[in-house]
Amino acid sequence: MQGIWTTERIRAAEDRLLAVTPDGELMRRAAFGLAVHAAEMLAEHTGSVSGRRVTLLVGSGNNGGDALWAGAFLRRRNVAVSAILLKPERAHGAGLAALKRSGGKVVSVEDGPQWIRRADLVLDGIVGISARGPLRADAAALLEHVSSPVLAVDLPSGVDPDTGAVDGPAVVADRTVTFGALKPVHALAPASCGEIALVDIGLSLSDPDLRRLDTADVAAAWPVPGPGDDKYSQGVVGVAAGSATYPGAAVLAAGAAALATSGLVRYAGHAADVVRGRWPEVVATGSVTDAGRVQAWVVGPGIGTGNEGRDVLRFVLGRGVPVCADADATTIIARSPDVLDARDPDTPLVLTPHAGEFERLMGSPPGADRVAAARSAARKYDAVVLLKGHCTVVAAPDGRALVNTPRGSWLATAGSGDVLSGLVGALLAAGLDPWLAAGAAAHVHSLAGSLAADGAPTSASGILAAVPAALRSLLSPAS
Ligand SMILES: NC(=O)C1=CN([C@@H]2O[C@H](COP(=O)(O)OP(=O)(O)OC[C@H]3O[C@@H](n4cnc5c(N)ncnc54)[C@H](OP(=O)(O)O)[C@@H]3O)[C@@H](O)[C@H]2O)[C@@H](O)CC1
Ligand SMILES: Nc1ncnc2c1ncn2[C@@H]1O[C@H](COP(=O)(O)OP(=O)(O)O)[C@@H](O)[C@H]1O
Ligand SMILES: [K+]
Repeated sequence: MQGIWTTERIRAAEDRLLAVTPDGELMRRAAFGLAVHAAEMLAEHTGSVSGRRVTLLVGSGNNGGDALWAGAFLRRRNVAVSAILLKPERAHGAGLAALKRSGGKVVSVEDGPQWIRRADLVLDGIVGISARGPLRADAAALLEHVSSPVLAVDLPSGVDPDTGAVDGPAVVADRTVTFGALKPVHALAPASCGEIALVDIGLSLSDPDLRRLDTADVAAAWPVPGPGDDKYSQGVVGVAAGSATYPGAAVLAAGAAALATSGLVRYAGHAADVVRGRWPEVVATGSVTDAGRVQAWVVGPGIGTGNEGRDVLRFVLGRGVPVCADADATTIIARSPDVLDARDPDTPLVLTPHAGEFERLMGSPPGADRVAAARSAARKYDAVVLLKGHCTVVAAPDGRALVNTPRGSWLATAGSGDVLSGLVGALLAAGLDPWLAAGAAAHVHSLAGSLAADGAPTSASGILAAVPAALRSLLSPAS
């Protein structure tokens, strides 16, 4: 599991390390790593390093200091370095002196655009972890001239370090080189960061504020049947979804449950015939009341928000097994919170709202800080909340939070969420911790989405069909 720390925690860890490290040492470690990456990018994009041109955008803090020192290191490889100082009187003293000693050129903000336009690579050292609010106008104006590859120092300037929110002009980097540890921006703003590289500067951190599951975590958590298993022992999942008019949600959610784990899926609802026709292995009945025993329920996609949907939701919440409440079920909960009275407080509940459903549940949209939003919904409903979006955030009532960073945006297609809820339900039935179940399902969902799309639009059916390939790549990776 990858750890991610807020800027407040990073700053505290840096202060502890600074106190026992010779002056300037940490910045030089950071800058040396930056220079290595800058040279690598020059070689990748132009075929050479020596004689190439790098322009530094230098703000008034240590982020600018990193860029200036990196410029000095690049001079040793005969790179032509120019530095645009946004606040010359506040530029990092030692970094500026080093750049000048190395033969780097200092140019004014007024002359900046031409140096940006002729650069082979731009280093963004405008702001780092102490950035506050939107980029100031002088910095924003310089960005309009950038057309060459960009390496962001620590984080792309203009993107909020702790939420990944972009409010106004901001750097879009090809690569972001960060120091010591990942910050929330790196998980929450993948499109602004580009490729992310972590340079070790010796920071010591534990107990992350936020996490990201890596492939190995998901593979280790995913249920694999053993010799003693049968179709019941792995957890039976029940799916209460779809309607006679809208059977698609039922087909997608039940199909995802059937493909996610081995074992048995039961379906209950008005789309039983359609589900049976598409998935003969699913045991389908017309009503939740005669569905038989299950170890977890997925409820909501396409059930409608009327009285019947409410009765179905109340019924499954009262079964004493984990429930993934998705789509219409989240709307019913928002409108009639008393349905939750049917729930045994000790049985896990996973809510999977998109932004609109979140607003119904919480009375206001998620806002810029999506991690805080998911955490507060998790506390309010005493449930694991999986907040959908480009980056999916999963928060537990005890405060644990993880982010699933997507591979592109191909999942933004109708019915994609129905596939996700089937995956979550299958993992709940298998007995996974609900926070891990939601996170692992989101991981496999986005992996299946990128395999299905492979660079071109796909559909929810395509994502569903790619679930086995996604799982195969996790569980039996080619050696
Ligand atoms: N500490 C360490 O051990 C190490 C730290 N390291 C590096 O230091 C970085 C953090 O440096 P930092 O704390 O000096 O602040 P940083 O983010 O460069 O600049 C903030 C300054 O910018 C300004 N400003 C603020 N908002 C703005 C806006 N919206 N638009 C425009 N300008 C804005 C504001 O200054 P003002 O102009 O208001 O005086 C503010 O003071 C960190 O990200 C990493 O790169 C590495 O070397 C490893 C060792
Ligand atoms: N821009 C995006 N990038 C990546 N994933 C996205 C994006 N937009 C939506 N998604 C994902 O697609 C799925 C959409 O689910 P949902 O909104 O419930 O759609 P539907 O109701 O049509 O199934 C969610 O898993 C969500 O996280
Ligand atoms: K930066």
